Amino acid sequence: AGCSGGQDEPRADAHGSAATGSSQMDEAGGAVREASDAATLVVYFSATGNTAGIAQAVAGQLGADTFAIEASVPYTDEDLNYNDDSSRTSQERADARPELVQVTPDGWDGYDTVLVGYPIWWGEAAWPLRTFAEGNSFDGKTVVPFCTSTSSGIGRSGELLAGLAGDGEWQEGERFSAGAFEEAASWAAGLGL
Ligand SMILES: Cc1cc2nc3c(=O)[nH]c(=O)nc-3n(C[C@H](O)[C@H](O)[C@H](O)COP(=O)(O)O)c2cc1C
Repeated sequence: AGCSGGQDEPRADAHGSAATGSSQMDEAGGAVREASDAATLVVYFSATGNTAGIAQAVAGQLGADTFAIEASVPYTDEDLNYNDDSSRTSQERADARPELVQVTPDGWDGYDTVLVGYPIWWGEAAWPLRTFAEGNSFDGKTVVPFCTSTSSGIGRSGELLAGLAGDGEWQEGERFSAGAFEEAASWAAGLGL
């Protein structure tokens, strides 16, 4: 919660008389968070839009910022053909770390809670998440995975990412069907963030 998003409820202010809890602007006009603010970021990768939709529902519920992980070479429909052993996703399956447009979200150090969303590919987090997990420090952050899939559960996908990350307090995650926006929002509301 904080000044990063849409929740404008008044709240107790521990800093004394004049402050309102709203954000200030720095010289460049960017928002400056108060040190006490607990900022939340929803990071997601989505090849065909399902995870993006769920991520927006989650972020809207939490008043959180969002960051889209993007592969430098976007995945085409052909790339995503899991019935073709020679497709890109098939060939990358074992151990690829696809290059990302931007590995570290803007303002990363300022977020103490990060929700990480991805599609399930063969029971695991989509490959760009490997690059993301290995390429960032999660030290001091609470990390909550979520995913979309046709039918598979989240399985060990979050634990595998936690292993690649090497740090951070990774929580148990949740799996959603495409379009399950209300379910995702109520899950987010129940996280106690
Ligand atoms: C390469 C590939 C592998 C997939 N493997 C699984 C799977 O193992 N289990 C499953 O339920 N869905 C699987 N799916 C379906 C996706 O998880 C599902 O469509 C997801 O919602 C896509 O999210 P997106 O639109 O954000 O990319 C797979 C899709 C692709 C492209």
